[in-house]
Amino acid sequence: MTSKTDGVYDRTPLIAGNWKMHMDHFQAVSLVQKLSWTLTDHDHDFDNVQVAVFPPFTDLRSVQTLILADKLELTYGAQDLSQFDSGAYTGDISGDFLKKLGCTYVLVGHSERRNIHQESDDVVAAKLQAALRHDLAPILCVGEGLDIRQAGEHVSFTLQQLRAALQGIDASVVANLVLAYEPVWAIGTGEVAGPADAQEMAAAIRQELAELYDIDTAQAIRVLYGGSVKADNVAAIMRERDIDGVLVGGASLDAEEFANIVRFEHHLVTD
Ligand SMILES: O=C[C@H](O)COP(=O)(O)O
Repeated sequence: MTSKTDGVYDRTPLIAGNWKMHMDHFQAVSLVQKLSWTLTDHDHDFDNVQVAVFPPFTDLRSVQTLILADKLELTYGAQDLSQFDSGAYTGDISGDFLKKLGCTYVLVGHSERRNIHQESDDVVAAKLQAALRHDLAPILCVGEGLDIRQAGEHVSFTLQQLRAALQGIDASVVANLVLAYEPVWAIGTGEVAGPADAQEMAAAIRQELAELYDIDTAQAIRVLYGGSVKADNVAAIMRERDIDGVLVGGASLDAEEFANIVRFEHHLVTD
């Protein structure tokens, strides 16, 4: 969500927790309840910093029911979707089904999908189109591996992934997109790209969006960083001007830790 006042863009931060293949639907309910209680105890303002969780598909109905019943301000999304809307695609999940489960967001092109499931740039592009077709806000993940980083080709590689995914995406819908820069070498490893590295890539992404679309579109789109984010490093990352949030893996499975990441502004004041 972005507003513009007197030429200044105000992008609402988004803190997203990707649970990956952790938490069954019983554990999901307990984690969402605990997260919500913790944030409520701290008077968290969800309009100021948005919070989204990404449980496994099998948890989504339970999470939806809890959020609706208790009128929680958390949002949620899925970790993947099919590029197809329906048909003989065993094991796949349609964006239509996710929309009916109340998902706001869907991750597209996460490196674990690209690397473990061999999702090509063309498949990622088709999934992005499917998400937009079903009125889901895609969080498009891009980022380089260690060999590419060491060769100094991380910016060109990541921008190429971005261009490939955005082929055929019209300016009228692209503002619904969220981008996540996740250097693969920093995922689940404890290695965090430095805030300056995250900023370098976020600025390059915004510049590329300005060239593909226009300045207003580029400034409206939120860019997240992901890779070993924790409560003790989030504030430094969030200080960077082109970073609008974080996509958190492991640390989102602990309600206290994730709530502390959500409350990064508190660390900004007290650091
Ligand atoms: O989707 C989240 C990212 O893959 C980061 O995971 P991580 O925080 O466990 O490094």
